[in-house]
Amino acid sequence: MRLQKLASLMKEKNFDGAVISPGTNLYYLTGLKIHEAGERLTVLVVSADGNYHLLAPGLYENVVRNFPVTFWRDGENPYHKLAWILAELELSSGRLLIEDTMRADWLINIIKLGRFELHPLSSVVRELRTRKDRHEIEMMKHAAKAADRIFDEILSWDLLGMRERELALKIELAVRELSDGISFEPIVASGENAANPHHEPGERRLRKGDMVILDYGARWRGYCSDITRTIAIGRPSEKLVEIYEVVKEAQENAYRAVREGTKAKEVDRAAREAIARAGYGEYFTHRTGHGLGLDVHEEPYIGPDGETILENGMTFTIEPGIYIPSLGGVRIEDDVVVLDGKGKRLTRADRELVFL
Ligand SMILES: CSCC[C@H](N)C(=O)N1CCC[C@H]1C(=O)O
Repeated sequence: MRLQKLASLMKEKNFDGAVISPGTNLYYLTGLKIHEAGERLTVLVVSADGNYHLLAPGLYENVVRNFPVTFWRDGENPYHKLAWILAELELSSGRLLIEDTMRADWLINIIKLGRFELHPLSSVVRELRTRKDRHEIEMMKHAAKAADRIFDEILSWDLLGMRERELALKIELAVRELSDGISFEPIVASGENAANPHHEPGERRLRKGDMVILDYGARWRGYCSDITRTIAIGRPSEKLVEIYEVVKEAQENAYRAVREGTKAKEVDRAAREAIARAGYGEYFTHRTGHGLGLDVHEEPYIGPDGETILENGMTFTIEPGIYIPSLGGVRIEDDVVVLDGKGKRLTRADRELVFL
C-alpha cells in the first residue's frame, strides 16, 4: 500500500524509480525487518509503474517470504543480479531516487550499471512520513510512556556518587526492560559536562550542587521517544536554578506556539525569545527541536530556518537548552504531536525542578 503511494508520488514528480537500502524507509514502505546488512548488497528497487523487487543476500532465504525477491549467495557478484532487476523494471536509465543513507561503495557500483540522474529518496518519502497516522501515533505514545515511567524510576535511585556512565547503563537497561530498545545511547551530563549538549557519559561522579541532564528514549515497534529532564543533586547555584526556570518557560512557550498552520520557525522563535529576554540567547546553541518517528531525527526540524507548515499528525520534540562553559547546562525536552490543530505532549514526566 505504502509502496503504491510512493510509486504514484514518483510518477507525479517525474521520477522513474527508486533504489532503497535497509533502514527506516525500507521498513516504513514494506514492513520488512531487514537490519543493516553490513557490506552485503541488499536493495529494494521500485518503479514509478508500481512494480518492485528486492535483492537480498542468501542469509535472508528463510526470512523474506511472500515478497518478490532474488537472493544472491556469498561468492556471487550481486551487481549482475541488480542489473537484471533494473532491466526487468525498465530502470536501466532515468531519474532515480536513492536512499540517503546508502553505503558509498554500493552507490558507486550502482552508478556504473546505467545512465542515471540521482536524487535523495527523502525528498519524496518525507511527504509520506512527516504526518503520522493513528497507528503510528499510538506506537509513539507507548514509547513516550515508557520514557516517563523510567524518569520516575530514576528519581528513586541513589544517584549521589554514581558515575555518569553507570547511570547511563542503568537507564539503558530500564529502557530495554520496558520497550523494544533504546532510540539512542542515553546522555548523562553532570556539572560542567552539562555545558555540552551531546556529552558522552564518562567517569565523573554525580555530586552535591550538580545539575544533571538526562536525555534518553525508548523504541516501540520501530517508533522512538526522546525525553530530556534536568535534575539537581543537592542545591545547585542560584544562577543554575534561575537558568532552569528560564528553560522551563521557553519550553512551555514553544509548546503553546504549536498550531496547525504555523511555521516550524515560529515555534523555535517562541523558545528563543524567552531565552534571549532573560539574557542567555548566546548560550542556546541548537535548534528547538526535531521531527521524531521511526528515526530519532527526521522532518520537520524546529529551527530558526524551519519553513515547514505544521499539520495535524506531525510529531517532533521541543527541547530548548542553555549551556554555559565551565558552569553547566539545562535542557528540558518533550515529544509533541499536532492533534486537532494544537500541540499535545506525548511525554509528560514532571517538569518542575527536582532536588535529590
Ligand atoms: C540522537 S542523540 C541526541 C538526542 C537529543 N535529544 C537531541 O536530539 N538533541 C540534544 C541537543 C539538541 C538535540 C539535537 O538536535 O541534536
